[in-house]
Amino acid sequence: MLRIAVPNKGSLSEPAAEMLREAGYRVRRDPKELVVTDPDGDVELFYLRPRDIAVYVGSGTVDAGITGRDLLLDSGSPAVEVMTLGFGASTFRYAARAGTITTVRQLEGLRVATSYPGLVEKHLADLGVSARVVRLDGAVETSISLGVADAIADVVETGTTLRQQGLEIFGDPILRSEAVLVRREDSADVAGFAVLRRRLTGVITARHYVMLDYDVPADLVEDACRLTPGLESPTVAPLANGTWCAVRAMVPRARTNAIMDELWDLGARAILVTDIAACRL
Ligand SMILES: Nc1ncnc2c1ncn2[C@@H]1O[C@H](COP(=O)(O)OP(=O)(O)OP(=O)(O)O)[C@@H](O)[C@H]1O
Ligand SMILES: O=P(O)(O)OC[C@H]1O[C@H](OP(=O)(O)OP(=O)(O)O)[C@H](O)[C@@H]1O
Ligand SMILES: [Mg+2]
Repeated sequence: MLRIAVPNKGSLSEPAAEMLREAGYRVRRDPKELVVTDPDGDVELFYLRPRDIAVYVGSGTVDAGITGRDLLLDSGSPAVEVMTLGFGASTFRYAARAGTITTVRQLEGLRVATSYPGLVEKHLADLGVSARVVRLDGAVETSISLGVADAIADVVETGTTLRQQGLEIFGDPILRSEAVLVRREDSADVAGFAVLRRRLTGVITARHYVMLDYDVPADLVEDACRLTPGLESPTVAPLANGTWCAVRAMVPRARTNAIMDELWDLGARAILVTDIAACRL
């Protein structure tokens, strides 16, 4: 049975559970459940703190995990990213009181508060800046006004928390993060891992694409197929009337309406869009 570590709390936990559910796995119903066995899916889910997941995966006690890239790199654990999962996006950035510090170089000799000391120490060392990293568990933005740090390095999503504290970002982003599937660096092929990966890829594809069906006069099929090339090649079938064809192709969800307008202008009719519930490509 494949052992998978999943976030039990925080920003990643709901979307991770939703993704596993869509991938057909049995997920927990009660937030107090810490281990869930899914005999049909042949997996065991371990609900762990997102920060700890890379550690468990790296130690080999679980076979795979869902965590944030920032948490993975901060842990320094021998686990590697296998695929991105399309949620939990954030940037990791330096910030300070508006107008005080404007470059990373200026951190020399100063104090930087963060919940990600591994990431920050490495970043500063790579730039040859020697600053004192103050490790805090959370609410890092308050550390400057409380006098324990001169700058912070933290997750920024909308920037609201920074603004509320009168802080401003400076320097380039340290990292762009999102939720990732991880496994141990040197792990041999574990039974079931390829299935997990295929299922998650199926969920991502089903979310990103819709199925488009339409009818088009036979002499316009080539032009229509240029608008909807599908992932490999669209399915084209003759209609019973002999002069029109039915075309079926996957199109990116975000472009659905633009493509429908273009098809309509070309002369296509009966244009239908359907959600893809699941897929293996
Ligand atoms: N707005 C956000 N705040 C915090 N983390 C976020 C946010 N958006 C995405 N993430 C990602 O979630 C992961 C952090 O997980 P963590 O469990 O610490 O989340 P959290 O929302 O901060 O939870 P907690 O309630 O424990 O503070 C990181 O990979 C981080 O990049
Ligand atoms: O840019 P924003 O959209 O404001 O989001 C980023 C904030 O959210 C997180 O804090 P969280 O709520 O997890 O609290 P914590 O600091 O206690 O972890 C993160 O640490 C930032 O403080
Ligand atoms: Mg947090």
